[in-house]
Amino acid sequence: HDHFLSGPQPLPEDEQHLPSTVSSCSGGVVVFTTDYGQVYTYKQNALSRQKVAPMHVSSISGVEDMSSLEDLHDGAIMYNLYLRYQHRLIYTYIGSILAAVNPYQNLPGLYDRAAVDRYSRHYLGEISPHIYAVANECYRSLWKRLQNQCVLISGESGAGKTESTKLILTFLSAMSQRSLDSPGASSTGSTSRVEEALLESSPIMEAFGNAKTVYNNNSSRFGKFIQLHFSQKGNIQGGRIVDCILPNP
Ligand SMILES: Nc1ncnc2c1ncn2[C@@H]1O[C@H](COP(=O)(O)OP(=O)(O)OP(=O)(O)O)[C@@H](O)[C@H]1O
Repeated sequence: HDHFLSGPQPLPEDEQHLPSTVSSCSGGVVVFTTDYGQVYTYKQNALSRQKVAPMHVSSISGVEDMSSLEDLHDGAIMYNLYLRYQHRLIYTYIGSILAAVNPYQNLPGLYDRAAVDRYSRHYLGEISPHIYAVANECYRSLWKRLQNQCVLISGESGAGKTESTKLILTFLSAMSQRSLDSPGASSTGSTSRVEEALLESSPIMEAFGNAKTVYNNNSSRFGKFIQLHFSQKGNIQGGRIVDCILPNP
């Protein structure tokens, strides 16, 4: 029987409910082993719902969208990300927000041309969570909402913000190129240079803006606001990169 364990309520900041199973129950003592390997022993008569609560079925197998979790607390969110990560599923939605877990390795096929095509043909949430789905939603919303769109990427150092930014730019560049290749569109060749310039700006920016730190071998030492301008047809016409959030010396 799966359970979440907890200490006294409210939980101290560094404690959270943990997914566990009862490994033994005799002599008035219950032993719980968490899925992460820790062992907790409780006197049976001292157990309360505050300490141990049944785990909802939605938390046991993992969900693609964590807004559908019945147990909504840090422990349930962490466990869901953990379950998916074990199957190399690094992306998970929380409604329309995407949570990404850094895999620290290349995952074959995850970002290839076929993936760009697949995500360009589906709305966010229709197929498995992916950074391309966020980029696609952003691109489509330019026409759906007729408003500027913005993607905010946040996370601790080494979480994968820079890589995620590059993936979004890759997707948008592919969409831009496609809008020029579509029948009736006349490609001038100059816009494809804009896309190339955009993608090739990353290594240049990294050459003088990144440094090795204890957290990340390729850590950005300043934040970037990247603005892209799209034509009505859907191709990128230009853009700019503004450095911001300079850390204190
Ligand atoms: N989606 C991914 N797939 C494979 N490896 C990744 C992915 N995202 C990040 N990484 C790896 O993790 C490293 C750190 O990621 P990244 O530089 O994007 O972090 P960051 O959040 O921008 O960190 P900082 O705030 O320090 O700049 C990358 O150099 C890369 O090796």
